[in-house]
Amino acid sequence: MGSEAGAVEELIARNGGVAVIDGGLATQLEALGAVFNDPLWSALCLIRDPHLIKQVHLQYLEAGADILVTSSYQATIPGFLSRGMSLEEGELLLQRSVKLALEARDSFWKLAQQNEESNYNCALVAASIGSYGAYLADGSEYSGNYGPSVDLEKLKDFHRRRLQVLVDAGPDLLAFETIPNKLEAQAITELLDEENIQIPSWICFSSMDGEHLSSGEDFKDCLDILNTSEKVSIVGINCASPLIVENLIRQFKKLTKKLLAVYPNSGEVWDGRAKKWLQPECANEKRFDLLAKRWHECGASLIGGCCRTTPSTIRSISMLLKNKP
Ligand SMILES: C[S+](C)CC[C@H](N)C(=O)O
Ligand SMILES: N[C@@H](CCS)C(=O)O
Ligand SMILES: [Zn+2]
Repeated sequence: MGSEAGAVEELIARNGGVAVIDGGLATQLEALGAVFNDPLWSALCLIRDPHLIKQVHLQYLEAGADILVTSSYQATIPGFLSRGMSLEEGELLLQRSVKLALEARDSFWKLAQQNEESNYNCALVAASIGSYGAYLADGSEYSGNYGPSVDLEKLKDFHRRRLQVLVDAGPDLLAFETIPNKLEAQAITELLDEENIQIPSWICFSSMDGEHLSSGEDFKDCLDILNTSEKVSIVGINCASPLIVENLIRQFKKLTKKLLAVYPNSGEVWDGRAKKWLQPECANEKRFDLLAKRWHECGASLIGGCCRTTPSTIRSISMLLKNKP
């Protein structure tokens, strides 16, 4: 049996053709005072400040997000083990990432239902699964350069246990994020089958040039693989510049019939060595929401923001695309 995107499709239909994804999680955690100049990046918060994660989820819900992405992007078992944690402790942290989002969703929805004038939807929770490059913490989720020792089996082994733990924690869907190369897309696609995953997944890619994956490979070859999988319901782009997204949507529309998700960053560029964002190109919130409208018109049905976007970005997208708060 395939992993049908029923709940996602219902949400999109109810909203007149769009679902709003939340914005940068790490970005907003930093805005609330978290500091993570660290190989675990935002996953540090799962250990140190889980209450902040819940607070950020609530802020995005209040801003109008229909889909929350969990705090597990750079939370990996090898990453936690390298900090001296046990396997059990690492798995508990992964479970915690889903639990925090589910709790925020449930409490927000309970209140929203009590307010007759509220226009909110019951949000879905997507468990974030960052690329192998995110775990490497060297910026390679924007290059796809994993080196010669990384093959298909190594990538499957890397993703397997986290995938199992996150699925068991009960999210509504899985969000593979910032995938930079075809090999990793293939590893994920095969793994979803091997593990017989029964919830829908999205696989979103990074791109630097608006034509190719970050690795320089063609999207056609990559989407040919994803199109064979019933487990992959949604494909798209995340954490790329908003200026290149429209072109990518047009390309994807020719290459796949799957639902399209786009949630670009602000246009700033990540310096993996210095661990900071450089050169704002398009930090204008108004511009981002107008671009989002174009993305919707071009065929994207799940739209949100990634790094350096904030609840205010999501509020403006939500208002413009859904014509309600
Ligand atoms: C989405 S990037 C900004 C996350 C951080 C990166 N994987 C690093 O650790 O450098
Ligand atoms: N879900 C992650 C994506 C980083 S590219 C975040 O928003 O922090
Ligand atoms: Zn990002």
